[in-house]
Amino acid sequence: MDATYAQEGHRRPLLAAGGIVKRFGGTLALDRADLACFPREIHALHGANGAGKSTMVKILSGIFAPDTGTITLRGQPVSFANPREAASHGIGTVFQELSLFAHMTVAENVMIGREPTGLLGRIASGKLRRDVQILLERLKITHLDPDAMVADLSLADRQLVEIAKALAGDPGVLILDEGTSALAPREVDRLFAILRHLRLEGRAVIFISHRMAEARELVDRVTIFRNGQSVVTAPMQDLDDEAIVEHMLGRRVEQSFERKAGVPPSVTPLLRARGLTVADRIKDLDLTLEAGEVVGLGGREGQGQGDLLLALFGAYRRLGGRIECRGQPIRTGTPWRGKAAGIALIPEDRKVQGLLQPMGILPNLTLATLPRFARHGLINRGQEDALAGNLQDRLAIKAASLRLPVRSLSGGNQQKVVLAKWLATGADIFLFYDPTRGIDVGTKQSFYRLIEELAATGKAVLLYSTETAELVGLCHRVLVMNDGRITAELKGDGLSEAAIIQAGASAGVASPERALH
Ligand SMILES: Nc1ncnc2c1ncn2[C@@H]1O[C@H](COP(=O)(O)OP(=O)(O)OP(=O)(O)O)[C@@H](O)[C@H]1O
Repeated sequence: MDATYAQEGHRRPLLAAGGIVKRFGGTLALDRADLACFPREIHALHGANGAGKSTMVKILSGIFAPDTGTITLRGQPVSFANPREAASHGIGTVFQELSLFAHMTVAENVMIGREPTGLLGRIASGKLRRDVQILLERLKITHLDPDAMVADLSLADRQLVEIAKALAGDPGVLILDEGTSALAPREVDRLFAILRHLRLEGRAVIFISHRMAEARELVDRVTIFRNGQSVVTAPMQDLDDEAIVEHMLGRRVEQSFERKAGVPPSVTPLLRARGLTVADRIKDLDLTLEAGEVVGLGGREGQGQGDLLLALFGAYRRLGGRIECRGQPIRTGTPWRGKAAGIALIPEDRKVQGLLQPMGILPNLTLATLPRFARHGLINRGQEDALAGNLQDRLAIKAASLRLPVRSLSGGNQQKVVLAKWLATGADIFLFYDPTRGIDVGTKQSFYRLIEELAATGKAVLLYSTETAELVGLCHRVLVMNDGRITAELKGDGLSEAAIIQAGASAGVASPERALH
């Protein structure tokens, strides 16, 4: 590795942005914001959804030019006309929106723009593959096949490919904008080991994550943005979580979960699945959801949790077993059947599956409920506006106007639109795939209360989360999945973060639900 970073002193920032202003139409995304990271430092950037973090990242990475303000690299003013220029100055970025080419291989994506060439300038594909293999081994991402197509990878694996791609450029500054949002604890640990190693080498890391606890153990200093301004920069140990949240939101937030009593089994549960089988992904699985119950899905990432949610929603044509809603068998086949049966799904890849990007925020919020306002082909705009306004308030969606395109929202606010859209459908059964990924702590609390409200009004929730604390806090019981099967059921005193992680690490008995019903 390059020794120049290790020789840098501590006094001069490696990369600094000063007085950055960036406006998008009527939105002031950054308002004289500052951010500086030093060599040998992991620097967290915190802020609520829409605070301006990604805008700063995009300015530091050459995607946007600031309206005013300066960027310096090792004390020298720089400006980047495009991401390639930023990369050539040693700035590697993992963006919040993944930017991989789905129909190219892992190796091709990792080395894009820096492919080794051989005779006549042709890409030396053997060397490219070997280089990526070596890089993945160095990063201990050994389960990824360099020849695998990105389209076939889970969201977490795609995130790992993005990280490998950023590191392939041997950056002096690595910026991770929500780079761990889809990763399960084991992968996060692996990534943190890599980041610590980069720090040891004298490099700098700028780290953005809405998982506050995760950042704490890793980070040296923290900068907090609020409404486009940098309100504080301090050593991490000087700020406890409460203080960070208060700086982020400008108010205190109660972070509490109530212990949940169990929901007794009934004769006709809201949802019952028996012998559910999807190719080699879901294996003869039984599951019951009672009215008023919040059931968690735990386990390592990629053990079939996402497939189970999709299967219950009716997204798979080839599905073995039976699903009953309120005692009635449902015919699976297309997603619309699941919806017709009163099932709402918040999917894994919300960008692709959850939003119509070119359209406005308002139609994205109301699309799933449109029949409610439409009569004889005409839409009652007043009712539609009222619902959208209500959803915006409930989930604190930060937007200058609901008429703006949904893609102009910050990442977290886009997530909230997907959540809001489905909450409004009046479904009875909610299937959530990592619903609070990318959502700030303030809104997470509102979302938790919404889940509790759903349960209190007799709905059922099946929730997969990569945050085990969330599973413990929100769920009546947690089913841990291993290799397409439920291998443990945790509830009451047996439900703890440690128990979930332990059960996820070791495959156990098959389908404990079968023994229970
Ligand atoms: N391309 C764009 N066009 C219009 N407005 C934008 C654009 N990009 C960002 N904004 C606005 O700028 C503000 C800051 O957004 P930004 O994405 O930087 O927030 P963030 O702190 O990264 O939020 P999150 O935690 O949700 O990712 C938001 O109000 C957002 O709607």
